[in-house]
Amino acid sequence: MREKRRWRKTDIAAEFSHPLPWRKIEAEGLDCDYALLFSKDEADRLFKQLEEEVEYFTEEKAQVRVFGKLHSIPRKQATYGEPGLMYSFSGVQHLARPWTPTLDYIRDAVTEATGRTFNFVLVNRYKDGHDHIGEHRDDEKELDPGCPIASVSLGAARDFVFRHREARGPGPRRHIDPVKLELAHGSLLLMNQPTNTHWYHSLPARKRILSPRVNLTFRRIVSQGQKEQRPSQ
Ligand SMILES: O=C(O)CCC(=O)C(=O)O
Ligand SMILES: [Fe+2]
Repeated sequence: MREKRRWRKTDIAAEFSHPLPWRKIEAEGLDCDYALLFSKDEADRLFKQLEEEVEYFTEEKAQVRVFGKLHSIPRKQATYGEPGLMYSFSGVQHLARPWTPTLDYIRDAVTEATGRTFNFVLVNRYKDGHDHIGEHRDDEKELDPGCPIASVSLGAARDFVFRHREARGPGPRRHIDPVKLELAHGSLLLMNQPTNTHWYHSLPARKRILSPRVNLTFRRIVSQGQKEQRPSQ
């Protein structure tokens, strides 16, 4: 008689992991991977659920500090993750709310596709093409430098632009072409090391876009305590 098959963890992982067709995006000091993570139907469902579940910061929290002065930001934001996690960006500290069921589901799908784990997500909601995010690097000291930032996009497709730090502003030191992508509904963009050291990124305004977009950047935060720990020998 044939031996009854026992499921092991590795079988389950193999059963559920669908290798994605990844597109590699490379330039000097830039290393990204791009794939469609969700089908149109699933992305539609997830977008709708997030619209119901995510609680965005209210006015006074939805501000950035530039040279000590507070400004309103041209989008809405929220942070979720493991209990007690704090993250400071743009000069403001944010406490993570506990994962919602949909954020949990998307985080697990990203982990399954990448083999990486994340303990925090920053949610950005762009109500239309007027909302945007200016050039910046995600290089906060709390981020685990060994873990990529995983960016999931839902809703309106938007342009995303990388610019090398030495090729920015008037009279740049070097001429390096920007790297431009369109982030589609249901897509996943992995920003691997050392991208965020050398390249700034932005989501420019696109006034003709009338519909909303929600972006989730999954991150791995190391606590200050963990960072300072020394090996025991
Ligand atoms: O909306 C996006 O695609 C980018 C968001 C972003 O760069 C960030 O949250 O740091
Ligand atoms: Fe960013």
